[in-house]
Amino acid sequence: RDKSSILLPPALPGKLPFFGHTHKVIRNFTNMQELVKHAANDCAKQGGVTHLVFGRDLYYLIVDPQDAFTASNACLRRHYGQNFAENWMGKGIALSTGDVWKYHRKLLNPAFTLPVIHGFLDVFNSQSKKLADSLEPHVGKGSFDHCPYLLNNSLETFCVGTFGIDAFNDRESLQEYMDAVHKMVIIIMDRVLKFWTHNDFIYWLTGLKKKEDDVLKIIYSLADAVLQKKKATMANEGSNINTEFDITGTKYKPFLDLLLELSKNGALTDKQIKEELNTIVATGFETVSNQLTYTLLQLGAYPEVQEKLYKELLQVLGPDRDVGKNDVNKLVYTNAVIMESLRTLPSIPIMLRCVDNDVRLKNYTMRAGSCCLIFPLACDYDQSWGARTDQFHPERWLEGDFKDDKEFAAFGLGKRSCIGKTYAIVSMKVALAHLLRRYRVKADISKLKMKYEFVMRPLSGHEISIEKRT
Ligand code: HEM
Repeated sequence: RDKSSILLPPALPGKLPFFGHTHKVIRNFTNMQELVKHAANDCAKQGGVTHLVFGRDLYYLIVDPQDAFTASNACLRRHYGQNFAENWMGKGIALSTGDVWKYHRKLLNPAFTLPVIHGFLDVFNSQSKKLADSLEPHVGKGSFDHCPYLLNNSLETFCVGTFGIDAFNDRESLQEYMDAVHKMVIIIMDRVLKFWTHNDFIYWLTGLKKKEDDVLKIIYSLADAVLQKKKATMANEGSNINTEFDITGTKYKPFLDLLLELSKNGALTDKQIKEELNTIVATGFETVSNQLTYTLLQLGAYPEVQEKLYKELLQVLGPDRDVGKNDVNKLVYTNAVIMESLRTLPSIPIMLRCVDNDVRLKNYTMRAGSCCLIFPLACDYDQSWGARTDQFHPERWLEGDFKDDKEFAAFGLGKRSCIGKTYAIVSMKVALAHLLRRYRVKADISKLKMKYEFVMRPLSGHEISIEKRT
């Protein structure tokens, strides 16, 4: 069938003959969050599905919640732009596709369940206290940028949680790994934005490929060293993995051990294990830390919400007790605050997928060979979220009758949604529990500017000030 005979949804405003929307996207490369916001709003105004043409590619933009769900489940392959991270994450679950993805996802799911994540609670508690300590010099000193503190702490938590105590003990390699991860993120984003480097030969010519290779060597050598050491220990102690470690009286099983257990019968090769470990760090650390940056900012801007949260923390945990596994579900308002932050400022504002076969939506059919952009932000601004959807109002999560997980899109929708959702929510609860009992936060959210680089990064206006709670 002639693809062009399939009816297109309305075009996003600004389409030019021949150029499509390319000029619009290029003009906004450095201000992508505005483009994301406007595109989502225009799409909502035009009935929930629109189209955009960038270069030679046709994109469907989707904010309608039902169509977003259909598209998420029907289009499982990620957009080629995300493949620039492939040298880092390899064919780990975030980037693989087809049967490889299905097999790995099924294998890894058990490592992300609530009982397993409970095993990380002591790591979360000790890391959150460390984070609170690191902010202490800013008490009463006016506003400051809390993002780098959160980013570094989150990356460290991920390294410890992923690779284990050995990596944590070797501070130098850990720091080297963390620096390499930061550099890798910059290199990938640089390549995404400089479209002329998308061509492999030009990428190599510009010297960027060499830079990437050097950084990757560091990233993989740490993963390799830890894996080989763990395998040697296993060989000495028999095939059983008995690896619960103690840091500050802490018992936990790093993802490395969980993966080795899950692939006891050789289900994963060493290379695949390293790719999955790097995937966990790459996909997790910045999404969590940026989300926490926004949550603190929102709490600072909405003091009445902060006081309610503080009361719940005191009631459930008292003034300084750690969060235990029986507390996690009792922190109901804390949970509502996190969900509301994800609804209003999701750290992943777009899901980008390839349309491999024609996909029937409610009113249109997406053509095979095109791409689609699914917006969680606009889906969650849908009026069925109740009144004042543009306001930060955690109570909406407690007032019953709100949407279920199936339509809440901040962690993605359907089969390929976020595997780390439970990790993210529990770790953020613990961080808030320690930070908010120690400090009162103040902030002005009205000047917040962010940039879109697959994750939404705070650019300016996100500073907070802190005072010690007595
Ligand atoms: C607030 C924190 C987080 C947010 C907002 C978030 C959001 C998302 C979203 C929206 C997707 C789906 C993307 C798509 O459909 O194209 C996703 C996928 C994924 N996330 Fe998260 N995430 C968070 C934390 C984490 C954490 C902590 C981990 C790891 C421990 C993680 C690991 C992953 C992985 C591996 C995928 C790919 C899953 C697959 O393709 O099967 N995420 N995340």
